Amino acid sequence: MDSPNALELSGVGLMIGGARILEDISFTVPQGEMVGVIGPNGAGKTTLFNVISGLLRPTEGTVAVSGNDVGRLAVHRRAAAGLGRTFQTSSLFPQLSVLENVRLAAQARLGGSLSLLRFPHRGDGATRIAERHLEEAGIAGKAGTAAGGLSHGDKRKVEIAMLLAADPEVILLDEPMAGVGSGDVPALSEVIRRMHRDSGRTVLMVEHHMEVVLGLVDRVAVMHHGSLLAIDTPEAVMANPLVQSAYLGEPV
Ligand SMILES: Nc1ncnc2c1ncn2[C@@H]1O[C@H](COP(=O)(O)OP(=O)(O)OP(=O)(O)O)[C@@H](O)[C@H]1O
Repeated sequence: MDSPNALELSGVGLMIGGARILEDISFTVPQGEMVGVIGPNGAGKTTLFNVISGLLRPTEGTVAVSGNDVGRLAVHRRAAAGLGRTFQTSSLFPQLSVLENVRLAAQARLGGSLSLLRFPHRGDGATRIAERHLEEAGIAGKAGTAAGGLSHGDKRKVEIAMLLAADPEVILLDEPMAGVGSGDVPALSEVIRRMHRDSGRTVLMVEHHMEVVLGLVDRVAVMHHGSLLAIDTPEAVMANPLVQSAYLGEPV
């Protein structure tokens, strides 16, 4: 039998206070694919991410990870089911070092006590996992730096290392370039490309920076007025007249 898709949305809809926010969204993402989610302001991209990651429950339809319906699970249960996400704003502990932040994610995965934080030199499994993923995210050189003092670009690298340490099947990146200086965008794009290629994980990424999306992803999902307008290769999506008219007046 074929293995199930890493992510499968079927007829997903969301009503909030009588307003329709998402309408009949269906798409599948095979294991290992990277999909970019784009769309004009207010199209529903963030809401869609919130529904997939469990911050919001869909009022219609199903969300499945590796064939298991997670649509009614709370956020922490979805993490256990293999979903990991970053947020537009940083979720790091600013006073802790880069290594300690990533170590916490590794400890959560291993199910160990957070009190290990008081003994950072024990060479424990969590530290080894954290060091490996800091290397993969290109931020190992700043392992001892307090996370609060990092640039936006470096914070995003730490968050990617934390995601890898948590070992999710499906990674949701919510506007990874938000707030990142233009000079840091190419290096962060490269970290995301490498993370996807080397880990073989499935990645869904909302991103306004069109060049980044088109240069990184296998397919692009275009949202418009809460619906899925198209999902196709970057070339096909950019040539799609429906997409062009949705973006009319918006810089593409
Ligand atoms: N809790 C809510 N209650 C009412 N309306 C909401 C709520 N959350 C989102 N919306 C509306 O749903 C629509 C989609 O919002 P969403 O933030 O998902 O869009 P987006 O594509 O992420 O936009 P942007 O690119 O500006 O971040 C918007 O019209 C927004 O005002």
